[in-house]
Amino acid sequence: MVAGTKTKIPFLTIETKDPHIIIRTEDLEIGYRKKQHETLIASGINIEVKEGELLAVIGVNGVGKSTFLRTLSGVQPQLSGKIFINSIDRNNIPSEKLAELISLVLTEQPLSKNLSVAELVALGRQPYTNWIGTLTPEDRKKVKQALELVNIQELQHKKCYELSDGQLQKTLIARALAQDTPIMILDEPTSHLDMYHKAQVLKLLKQLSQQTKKAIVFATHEINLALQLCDKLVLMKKGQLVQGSPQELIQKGAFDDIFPSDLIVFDSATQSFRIKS
Ligand SMILES: Nc1ncnc2c1ncn2[C@@H]1O[C@H](COP(=O)(O)OP(=O)(O)OP(=O)(O)O)[C@@H](O)[C@H]1O
Repeated sequence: MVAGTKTKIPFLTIETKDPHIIIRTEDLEIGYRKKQHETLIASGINIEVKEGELLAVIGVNGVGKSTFLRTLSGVQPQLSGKIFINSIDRNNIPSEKLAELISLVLTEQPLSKNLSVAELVALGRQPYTNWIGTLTPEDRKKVKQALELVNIQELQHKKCYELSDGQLQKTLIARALAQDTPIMILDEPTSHLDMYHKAQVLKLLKQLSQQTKKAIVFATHEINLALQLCDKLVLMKKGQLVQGSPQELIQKGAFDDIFPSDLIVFDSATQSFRIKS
């Protein structure tokens, strides 16, 4: 069910959606199509994300989190259904315009580690620069702001091959920030990080969603952290997708059957997963 009001005029129904909803899906079906063969990963996906919301997509390995994020961001087509960005059907948004609306941070993206941190972050300005990538004063300001927001100014002259995984992750987030889009989508931004740096990166995403009013959607296996930090979660289970606030999902018992219960159980008292004794 989508929030909004319906005004009935004879022969015409005008639906006024909440203007703060920035991403909305309608009966979305995701998966892969190869020649005549279709592999359905999930269907009946109806979600909405508002400005300033931090939303985590969680679920077991192989359930379809990356497929979902790639479909939302336009990297791969949906099988059917609709995706609306700012109430516009995403399929009607030209790719150069989409780059001004959605920035994407993927796990294994090819990147030249020979670039300095500042140069990599400046690549985020590509949708706005000319074909040789000349930066205007405005572009330079956005790059500086992105470095400051992520607090990596002191790394800006380092080469990317000199960075730790956590520093590289922050640099990629800064590049997405320099892109200056209302939506940021990240696939497993905390993979390879230790517990402290996982918490640090997710806390950074939380701060950014609040400070910049961006809608931030990310896939993660850090369910305990996501429960503490996110406004909303999308829980993907085989053939089923549930969206809600952490409290709503806990009350529904949505976490009770994510994993086989022989090893790990969800403890609603501490609102976290623990090893079964
Ligand atoms: N290019 C592809 N063509 C066909 N099937 C694919 C393709 N890429 C992924 N899949 C399949 O889609 C399903 C979902 O994969 P996906 O990578 O979206 O899961 P995930 O939830 O992100 O997994 P993980 O947590 O392990 O990263 C898997 O069964 C996978 O084998």
